[in-house]
Amino acid sequence: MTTLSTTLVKRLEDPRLFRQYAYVNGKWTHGEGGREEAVYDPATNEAIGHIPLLEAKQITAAVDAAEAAFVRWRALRADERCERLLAWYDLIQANREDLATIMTLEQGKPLPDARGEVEYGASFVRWFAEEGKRTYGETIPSHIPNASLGTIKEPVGIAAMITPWNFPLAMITRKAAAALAAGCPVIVKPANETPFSALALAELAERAGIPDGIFNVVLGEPAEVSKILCGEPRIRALSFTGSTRVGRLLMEQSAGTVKRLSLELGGNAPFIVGPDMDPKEAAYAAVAAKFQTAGQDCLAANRILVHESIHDEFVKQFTERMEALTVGNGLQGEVDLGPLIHRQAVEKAAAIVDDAISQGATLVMGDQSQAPGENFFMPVLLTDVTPQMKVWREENFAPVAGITAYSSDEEVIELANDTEYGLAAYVYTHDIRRIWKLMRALEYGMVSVNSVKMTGPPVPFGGVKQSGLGREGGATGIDEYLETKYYCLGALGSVSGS
Ligand SMILES: NC(=O)c1ccc[n+]([C@@H]2O[C@H](COP(=O)([O-])OP(=O)(O)OC[C@H]3O[C@@H](n4cnc5c(N)ncnc54)[C@H](O)[C@@H]3O)[C@@H](O)[C@H]2O)c1
Ligand SMILES: N[C@@H](CC=O)C(=O)O
Repeated sequence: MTTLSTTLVKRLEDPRLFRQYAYVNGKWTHGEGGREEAVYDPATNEAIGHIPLLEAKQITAAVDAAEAAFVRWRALRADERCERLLAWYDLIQANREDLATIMTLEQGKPLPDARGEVEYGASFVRWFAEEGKRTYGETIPSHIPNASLGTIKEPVGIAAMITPWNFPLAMITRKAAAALAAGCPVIVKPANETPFSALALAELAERAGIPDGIFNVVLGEPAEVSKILCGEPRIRALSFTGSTRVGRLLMEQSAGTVKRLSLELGGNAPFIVGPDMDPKEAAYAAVAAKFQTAGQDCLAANRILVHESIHDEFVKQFTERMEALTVGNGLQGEVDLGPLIHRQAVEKAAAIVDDAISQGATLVMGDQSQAPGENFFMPVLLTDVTPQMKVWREENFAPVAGITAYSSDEEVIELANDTEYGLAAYVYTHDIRRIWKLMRALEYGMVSVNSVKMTGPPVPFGGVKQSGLGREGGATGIDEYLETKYYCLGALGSVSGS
């Protein structure tokens, strides 16, 4: 019988990138308890493969392997680690088409978007390969007679990473490349919906000469695996990208071992349009900021706040642009939106729309009878959205856009900040005073002015409030995996000038 996994393997130039095992200590590993889980193509609901669910002792074995390998990895010179990471980068780039195919099959995003994510994910590997050579300490003018003071940076130790399904490759490389460059071994637990991108990365890491035990991918029942990783004292850092709900849970579970935590959690981005804006220009940008990855993006423009003077024209332009969006299987032809990740996501989106309508929102667009399959959700536009509605309060993580009119800068600042989240905000205006005022008043880790694109390796990505802790990327992203060791060299005799 031809299964989807055999079809998938035939599509790949290099079938060895499609692995249905965990990867521990340089070995492809099956579950010792015989438990496994199917992985589905969200566009068709067909199983594309299976993954083993590891037993507790197998997760502990990954920690043992990482602990043993740490000694040699941290002892390498930074430029030696850089060479391995650059080799990994080259292999990711060389296998871009296969990685994109695997991603589209397990995640559903359109193939061009998947190619874009591979490129984006690879760019973090190259960035951190270089950053690893710049983990400078400092010299401190001494307040102690005849002493020299300073700091050096050391790897924090084994780093565990728990990652989501919406960006199955880039959310791993943005963490793992930083940790590896800093000298830390890594244990990745990807989302069970999208494990194959992580496993393909492991295959390429092995080919790049990253030693056994340094890059591990463990698979299992999420709550079970996370509990072991959080409770394990030898794991010194935990980096998580996912929902705020699970982030809180992991924070609690990590308290017992006082881990270094990096949390990249949910967002509920406001998209603010000033009265001076061309409604068409702003509406087209808002459509792009809302519907990428079918709205399943932590940066998705969740609450669109438009000045009352241009509201009606903005809605008209937004609707026209939305009408041009195509929905379908990401592998077949050019589509703008693929499926949602699973049926529950579709049901959640429908419930959010129903809740808004029942509280007075107007459904301008979004006929679900046109959906091309069980897991698809046609893009929805709601106007007259108010802060009481779920579409305002929750991160909808679906192609559901909600528009609200406002009348002053003060009002829009209050509206935009009326959320527990604080990841990213968009501001569209050409008025320099308004730009500065809003940029300073918005309680967000990232504010993007007149640009939908804001991310990339050189910038510090992260949120405030309940959107998380720490920053990924940029000049400081590697610090999440480094400890600062202070030294005091005393009794040196007379030391001048230090
Ligand atoms: N801030 C960012 O950079 C960023 C980036 C991407 C996604 N996200 C957020 O991720 C969320 C969507 O991803 P998701 O649905 O995969 O998130 P999720 O929190 O459900 O899952 C994330 C990871 O946690 C694991 N997990 C799930 N339940 C768990 C539990 N009870 N205990 C331990 N681990 C558990 C999952 O298997 C997965 O690996 C959204 O909230 C989105 O905003 C944030
Ligand atoms: N789009 C984000 C990921 C959020 O889901 C990114 O660029 O990192």
